[in-house]
Amino acid sequence: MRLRVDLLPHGNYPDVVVIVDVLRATTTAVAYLERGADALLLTATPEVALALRPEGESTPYLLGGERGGLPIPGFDFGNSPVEAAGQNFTGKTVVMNTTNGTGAAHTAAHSGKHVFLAALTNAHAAARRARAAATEEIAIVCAGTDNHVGLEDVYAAGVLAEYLLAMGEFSVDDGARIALTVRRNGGNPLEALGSSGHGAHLTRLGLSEDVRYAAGLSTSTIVPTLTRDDSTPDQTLKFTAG
Ligand SMILES: O=C(O)[C@H](CS(=O)(=O)O)OP(=O)(O)O
Ligand SMILES: [Mg+2]
Repeated sequence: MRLRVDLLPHGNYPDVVVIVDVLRATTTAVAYLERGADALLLTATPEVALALRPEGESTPYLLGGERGGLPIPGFDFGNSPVEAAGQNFTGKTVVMNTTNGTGAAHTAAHSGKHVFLAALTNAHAAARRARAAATEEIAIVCAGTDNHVGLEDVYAAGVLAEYLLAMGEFSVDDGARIALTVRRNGGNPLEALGSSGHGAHLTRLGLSEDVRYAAGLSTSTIVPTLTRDDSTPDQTLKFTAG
């Protein structure tokens, strides 16, 4: 079994793909499902999200997402796991569009057989699901920030790699070796996230509680899982709780 870590999304994934965007899309996705959402629809663009809810029409959709870290006009929520964790989404489908994480999921879905969303908050459960589904390769894919490597994602990839290596034999690539080194030398999760460029950016925006929330290690057993069915709207990916 191969274990690969892509420090940025590259595509060409033959088997299992685990998308990591700790700050904040995948952490927030886990929180929506944890708080009862039926499903998440990750859209290709904000416009696709807005079109799912034409003005004056009643739909089961709530919209969450950001640009520049701040809520998108016309959306109900930003991209905040703390905001998500304070709501009840029972009976709702949350439509998400974010700068990095939702695009990474679309890249993964082009080829991956099984696609999961992982954060620090669900790391152990995500590693277990990935191991159970994989037949040849697990690719942990860091979303990064605006096509630049993000320390927070590489650290979380190292946490996932540690869990996986404790579950069995893998041949690992240099991306996995880098992630493991970052994990082993990066301090505790809050120190690692707090020292990342994006963690500092969110703190400057007054969103340090999101950084603290995202540093919670394996606090959830929910694993957002790509669910391919005919009812999924065009240019969206449906994730349900696994
Ligand atoms: O909301 C976030 O944390 C980022 C957006 S930005 O880098 O602050 O513009 O989005 P994500 O897709 O969750 O990385
Ligand atoms: Mg991010």
